[in-house]
Order: sequence, then structure tokens, then C-alpha cells
Amino acid sequence: MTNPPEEEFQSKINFDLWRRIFRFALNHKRLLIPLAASAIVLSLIDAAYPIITMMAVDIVHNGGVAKDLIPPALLFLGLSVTLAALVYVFIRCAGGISHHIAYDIKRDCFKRLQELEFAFYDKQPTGWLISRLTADCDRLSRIMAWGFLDVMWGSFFVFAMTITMLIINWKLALIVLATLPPLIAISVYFQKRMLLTSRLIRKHNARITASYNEGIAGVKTTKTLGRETENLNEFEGMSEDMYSASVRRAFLSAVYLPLVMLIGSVGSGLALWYGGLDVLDETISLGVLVAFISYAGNFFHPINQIATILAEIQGAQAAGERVMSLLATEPKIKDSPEVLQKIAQRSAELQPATPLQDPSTQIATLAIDGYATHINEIQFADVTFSYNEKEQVLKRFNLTVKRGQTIALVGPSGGGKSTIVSLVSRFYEPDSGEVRLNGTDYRQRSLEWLQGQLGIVLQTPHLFNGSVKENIRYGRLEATDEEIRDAAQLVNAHDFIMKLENGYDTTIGEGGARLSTGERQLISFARALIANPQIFIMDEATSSIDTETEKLIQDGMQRVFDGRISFVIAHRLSTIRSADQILVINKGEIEEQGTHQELLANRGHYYELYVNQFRREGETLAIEEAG
Ligand SMILES: Nc1ncnc2c1ncn2[C@@H]1O[C@H](COP(=O)(O)OP(=O)(O)OP(=O)(O)O)[C@@H](O)[C@H]1O
Repeated sequence: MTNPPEEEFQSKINFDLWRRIFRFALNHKRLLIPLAASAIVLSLIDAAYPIITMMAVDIVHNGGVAKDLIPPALLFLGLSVTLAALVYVFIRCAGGISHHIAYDIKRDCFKRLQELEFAFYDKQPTGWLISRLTADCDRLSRIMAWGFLDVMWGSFFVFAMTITMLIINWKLALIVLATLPPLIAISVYFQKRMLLTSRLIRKHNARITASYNEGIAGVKTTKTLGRETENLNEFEGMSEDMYSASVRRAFLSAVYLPLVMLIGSVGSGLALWYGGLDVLDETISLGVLVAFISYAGNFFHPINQIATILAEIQGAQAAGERVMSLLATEPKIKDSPEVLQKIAQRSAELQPATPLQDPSTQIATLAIDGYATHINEIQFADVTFSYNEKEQVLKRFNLTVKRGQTIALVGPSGGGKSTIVSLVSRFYEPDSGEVRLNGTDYRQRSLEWLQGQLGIVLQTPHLFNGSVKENIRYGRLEATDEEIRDAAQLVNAHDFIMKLENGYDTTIGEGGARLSTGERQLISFARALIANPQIFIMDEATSSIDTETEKLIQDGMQRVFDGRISFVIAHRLSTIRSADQILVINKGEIEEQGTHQELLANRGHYYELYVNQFRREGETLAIEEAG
């Protein structure tokens, strides 16, 4: 697998974006509050250690006895135990939050992806979407949980140390605090540079790996074309880039650490000098001096943590923007406010009167939008449609199909057959004109209801990795085993299923890999049927189906199509011949329309198609029928 491309580093932090992302963390206050509390208490404990040292030093310096050291020792022990407990709490909480946020963002993205219309998927490559759902979501959830912890701990630690020092001795405190601005500036500068160089190294590394892959996989081509030297030069160029980026990364680390250590030491040195003088003047105790030296050296860690998180936030901003923009993408095909209102009204009316166990059944079986339940007619009225500005696919398309009819769509590739069935399914909507159900524009009806009335069998159907039974049940989750068997019998899938290793419980492998295309179509057919759809759409498989399976599918179709409205993108003569209407679709228009006999008599486009494409098949069919 190749690494995702490294995106640009945005120096300006988009607070509004991070506030929106942080809302996901706010949904888990049960974990967030203990996490914040543990980070704060932890920082206070860290800030308290030098005070204990101060107490102990002063006791010893003032001639105390062993017994006097017991309170600071016990305090030290108590704080250390608390600290250990808090570390446990924060690891659990941060881990939990990170997991929950990742889940929530992924769930919301997934939900949105399910709602989005086909046109969205036409523009977004699958790989892009999968990266959003995996890498981006994980990255954001990590930053939210662990970054939140680090920022809370770091800022409270700095704050607590500052306040404590100011209380103990404000003059000495100001001297130590003078080292803070350069420490912050240097940390922010270097963390950002180091993050950028690390990304550059990853990028070069990915290129080198890809080049290895290509070089090895394509070694024969390289040799035959005599390109070895050029390839080697290219590879050396990449290696040099990688080398210089690695050297830069090493240089930055090598400079950064001593530099911040130096600043810390300067702080300690200043504290030692001015504090030492005060000790000599006896204006402060030796314990105070020791505590200040310790504080001066302690600032580096929290500042470094905060700077690292800031750099990561800047680096992950593009990921955040992508995820948030996906979540903000509104589906273009959805129920209008008026339809939603009607559905709400109708649900309220139905709920007390028809107490159905499962509300999803109610939606599937009743026209929840208040219109007729039965689809008696589908009508395309002057439908014009295009996928993009470049080409109009359907031009003022008109068609009326009645319940019980089967429409065969035939014609040259790219003519618009699939577009017609996509429009019927409302996967796309017309640019102008209307698709009407019983005379009403389907945009005035519930989308979920309409799509619940569809049974679609694709040319290469997608099956899931599970058993045959589970795959069929996917059409209607509450279907019983008997219903599954009945559906399989009706589409002629039962016999072949029974011949499988474990019958209906046979696992069919990813995408149904263990089955032939014809068998996959039969299962997908049963899956479509189990939902008892009013509209059947079938894209007949063109190839790799043996005549026996083909016949089974044909028989199944005859039975299943009865009493429904069916559209078949037809490739087989037997389907075409028995269709009530054949539409020859070419360049988005109905070129010819009629029954098989009528169209043959016309001697038009269909006749030519028949002569060229179907005659041989027809001869076989005639022989079979005669036999
Ligand atoms: N998702 C899409 N985005 C952009 N253009 C598309 C899309 N789907 C189809 N088209 C274009 O629309 C036109 C009609 O395509 P359609 O798939 O409806 O034809 P078809 O008759 O079903 O063809 P085939 O028999 O090859 O499946 C073609 O020019 C095709 O390139």
C-alpha cells in the first residue's frame, strides 16, 4: 500500500474548525472531565515537587533532625502514589476518548456517505473517501485526546510553576521567567521545522519505495528498452533528496535540544547567581534557591509538548478540513421540507392506529408520505438530464409504463439505458421535466419509500462476504429462513444453493468470489425479490453465463416480474421477445418503440440490431424451443 500524500502545512490555525472538531470530544464529558482533572492535578503535583525539596533542604540546612524529614518524605510518597494513579486515569481516559471520537467521526462520515447521492461518488474517488474514513479520522481523534491532555497538562504546569514562584519570591521569579519567551519562540520554530522535515523524509521514502517497486516489477521492460542508466540516475537523485532531508532533520534535532537545554541552564544559572546572592544576604533560604533552580530547568518539557501539539494541529488542519467538509456536504437528493413535514404528520397519524412492531416495516410497506401505496404507473415527462455540462444524456424523454409491464431497454453502449433506470430509482434527478409516480412528481414523495420499492439486480452484482442466507436477507433484514428459501425458489436459485457445501449457510467469499457470475446474479435476484419491490430493475449479465443458468434466470424473471413494473437492460433475445415494450435507446432518445414483432416489421434500427446481434442467438433459441 502506498502512503497517503503529505499535505501542505498551514501556518494559520483555523480555530473555528478545531472548535467544531472539539465538539466530538465534548460528547464524551464522562471521560473528558476526568481527563482534564487528572491533567490539572498532575501538573499541580509536578509543580509541588520542588516545594517538597525546598522544605527538606531548609530542614537539613536549619539543623533539623531525622524526624523532621518525615512529613516531607510522606508528602513526597503521597504525591507520587497519587501521580501514579492519575497516570492510570489519564491513559484510560485519553485512550477511551480517542477511540470514541474516532468512532463518532467515522460513524457520522459513514452516515453522510450513505445519504449522499450517486453524483457525489462520480466526483470523489473511492480511495479518497477511504482515506477520509480511516487515516484522517484516526489522526484527528488522536490529536483531540492526547493533544488535549498535553495542552491541559503543559499550560497548567507552566501556570502553577509561575504562580508558585511569584508567591515564593517574585523578583527571582521574574528573572527565571525572562527565559520563557525565547524558550517558547525556539520551541515553536524548531517543532514546526522538524515536523516539516519529517514529512519530507516520509515523502522521499515513499517515492524511493515506489521506485523500487517499479524498478523490480518492470525490470524486463527496463532492460529491453536499455533504460538502466536513466533509472539509476533518477534513483540517485531521489536518494540524494532523502539524504539532504535526513541530514536537515538530524541537524535540527542536534541544534534544538542543546539550545533549549542551554536556555534552561541560563535560567538555572540566573537563579543560582541572584538567588545565591540572596542566600548570602540571608533574604531567602537555601531551600528556596534549590526550588528555583529546579523550576528554571522544568519549563522546557511543557513548552516543548505544547509546541509539538501546535505543530501537529497545523499539520493535521488539512485533514480536519477534509473531514469537516465531507460532514458538511448536504445530499442534493433528499426529501424536501414539505415532504418531510408530510411524513412526520402521517407517521403521527399512523403510529397509534397501526402498532407495527418494526417501524422500518411500516416505512417499507406503507406510503408514508400519504400517497397511494401502489405504483400503478411510472411516467417520464419531458425529462432532460446530464451528468455534467459537457453532454446532455437524455433529451426531452417521454415514456409511460403501467403496472405489470416489462420494458426492455436495448441499444448501443452509452445510449442512456442505465441513465433511465438511475432516474427511475431517483439516484439522479431530472434537470428538467418530471418522473411521475401515479401522475405525481416523485420529488413530492418520500425518497426512502420509493427506494424501498426498488429491486435492482446489477450486471455484476455486489455480494458481501457472508453466507448465502445473509446475503439474501440483506434485502429485508427481518425475513425468515422460509421466506429466504421461497425467494430463492422463485428465482430458481434454490437448487444450486442446495448443491453448495453448506447450502444456505455456505460462505461465499469476498464479493461472492466463490460463485460464478450467473450464480451471483441469482442470489442478488433473490435478495432483490425478498424486499417484495414494486419496481424491478435488471441489468442482464452479458457474458460468462452458461446457458443453463441463463435459462434459470429467464424463468425466474417471468415469475417475478408478474404484477410489477420492470425495466430490463436487455442483452438476451428471450427477454426482449417477451417484453411488453422494447425501447431502442440511442443518444438519449427513444429511437424505436414497440413489441418484438412490431419492431421487426418496421425494419428499422431494431431489425438491424436483431439481424446483427441476436439472430444467431435466436436461431439457437428457435432450435431449443422446437426441441
Ligand atoms: N456517472 C456518470 N458520470 C458522467 N457521465 C456518465 C455517467 N454515467 C454515464 N455517463 C455517460 O452518459 C451516457 C449514457 O450512459 P449510460 O450508462 O446511461 O449508457 P448505457 O446505454 O447504459 O450504456 P452501456 O450499455 O454501455 O451500459 C454515456 O455517454 C456515458 O459516458
